[in-house]
Amino acid sequence: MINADTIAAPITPLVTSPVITLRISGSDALKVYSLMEKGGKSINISDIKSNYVSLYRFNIKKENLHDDVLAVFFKAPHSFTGEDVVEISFHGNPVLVNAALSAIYSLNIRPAEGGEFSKRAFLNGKIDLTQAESIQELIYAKSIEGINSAYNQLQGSLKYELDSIKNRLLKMKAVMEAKIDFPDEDTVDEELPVLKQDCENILSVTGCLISSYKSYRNANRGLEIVIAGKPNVGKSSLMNAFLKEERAIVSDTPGTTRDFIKESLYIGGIPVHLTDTAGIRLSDENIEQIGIGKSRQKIETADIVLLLLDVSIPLTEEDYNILEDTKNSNRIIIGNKLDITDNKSYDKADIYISAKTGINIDELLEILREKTSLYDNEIKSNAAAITERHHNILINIKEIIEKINLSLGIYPIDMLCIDLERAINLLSEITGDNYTEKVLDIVFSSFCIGK
Ligand SMILES: Nc1nc2c(c(=O)[nH]1)N(C=O)[C@@H](CNc1ccc(C(=O)N[C@@H](CCC(=O)O)C(=O)O)cc1)CN2
Ligand SMILES: Nc1nc2c(ncn2[C@@H]2O[C@H](COP(=O)(O)OP(=O)(O)OP(=O)(O)O)[C@@H](O)[C@H]2O)c(=O)[nH]1
Ligand SMILES: [Mg+2]
Repeated sequence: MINADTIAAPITPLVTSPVITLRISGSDALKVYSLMEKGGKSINISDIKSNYVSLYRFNIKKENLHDDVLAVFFKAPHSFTGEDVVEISFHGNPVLVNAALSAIYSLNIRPAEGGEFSKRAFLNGKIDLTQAESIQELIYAKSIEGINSAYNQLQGSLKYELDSIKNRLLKMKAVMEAKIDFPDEDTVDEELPVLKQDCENILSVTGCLISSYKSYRNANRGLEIVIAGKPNVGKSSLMNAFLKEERAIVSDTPGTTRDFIKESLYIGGIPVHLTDTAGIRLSDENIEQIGIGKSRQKIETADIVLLLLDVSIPLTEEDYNILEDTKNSNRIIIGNKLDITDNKSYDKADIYISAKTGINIDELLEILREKTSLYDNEIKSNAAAITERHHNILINIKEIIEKINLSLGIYPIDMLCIDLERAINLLSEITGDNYTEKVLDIVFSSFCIGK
């Protein structure tokens, strides 16, 4: 265990609330009992049993303030951080708790930095880096699936998967090293297909983990859905129909929407960020052109494009241009204004609706639900790459293994061994088996105080 300062911070928001809890972690944590009494008597530290909650009176001498608190002691190494930990719950008055914190700081205990408790849990071997990151993900997850997936990583499923890849790489390395040490033995040709098979297996697992990132991200942070189409086809009307309120301005003047409008809703349990864009057309007007430029950008980065056509009138070149521009997007082609036409001007749409009267809006939502549930199902598999850090390192590993796979039998085995070593080190970087201060900074700097 590392020998470090004793630190303290609120682990609940420091705002007016029923209860505010402080956490103190480190070898001097028990000192805080000197600020408390029970039944009018000061507390003998040797009487404190770990893992038992007890009621005390907390005294802040300087301000002559008192509070009845619940406190619990976790004895090292059996605590969240692996150090001695005391948690104290006060009545939720921030002024009171700030005064209590000052009293605690006067005991040679200092304020904890953001993420410092989790960092200590990592440094003391309580959790690996993927588990530390999953705590952050768990807190911010925006869907049931996202929470589930983050919890799975907290339980160690990603760590487990990465460890198993690492073990396979280490075995491959042993085989290759034997080859280098005993080059005369003619087992090369026997080993080659086995090594290749190992590469294939590892590539398949890393491929799954890499694609799990996008699904996880979508389930957790949400899908970007963009409503696109030329002016006046009814994009803002469709936005309003989804939201069931008059959110976006609707008018029969083409070019009404200038800037994009974004709202979030849930479709089939997945958070969806819906954007209404400025209608795309050739325009000499500066402000409208800026809006149109933004629309094009939004379309390019969207997870799903809802391409709207006004099928009550003949399509124009502008419609055909947008159809062409979005042909590689994950799109739904929607024929709008079904209420005022019997004679649709386009017969290849995925669905026909009326944004104005609500015809087939539920059916459109059903199509969207099917599309979003695809993402939903993908993250049911347990291990997932949940941060951009995991994702980028895994891509790196996959490239290295691909290279090794192609080079086996062609390049000298000692060269491939060096690549293999790099892949193994990268895996250790994800879990934190090998870490640098820089990696720890990347992981823990986004954590809030108290985590
Ligand atoms: N009050 C409180 N609630 C909390 C936390 C906390 O730290 N304090 N947590 C923090 O984020 C989460 C729970 N996570 C925790 C994980 C491990 C240990 C812990 O003490 N582990 C010891 C003992 C295990 C045992 O008794 O079975 C250990 O691993 O050795 C505590 C909380 C959510 N709720
Ligand atoms: N009859 C009928 N009219 C509709 C329908 N949807 C939209 N409209 C009308 O079409 C006109 C344009 O609608 P908007 O929703 O503002 O169209 P938009 O695509 O957002 O237009 P811009 O913002 O200019 O790009 C308005 O007069 C709407 O009332 C529909 O399903 N049926
Ligand atoms: Mg509009």
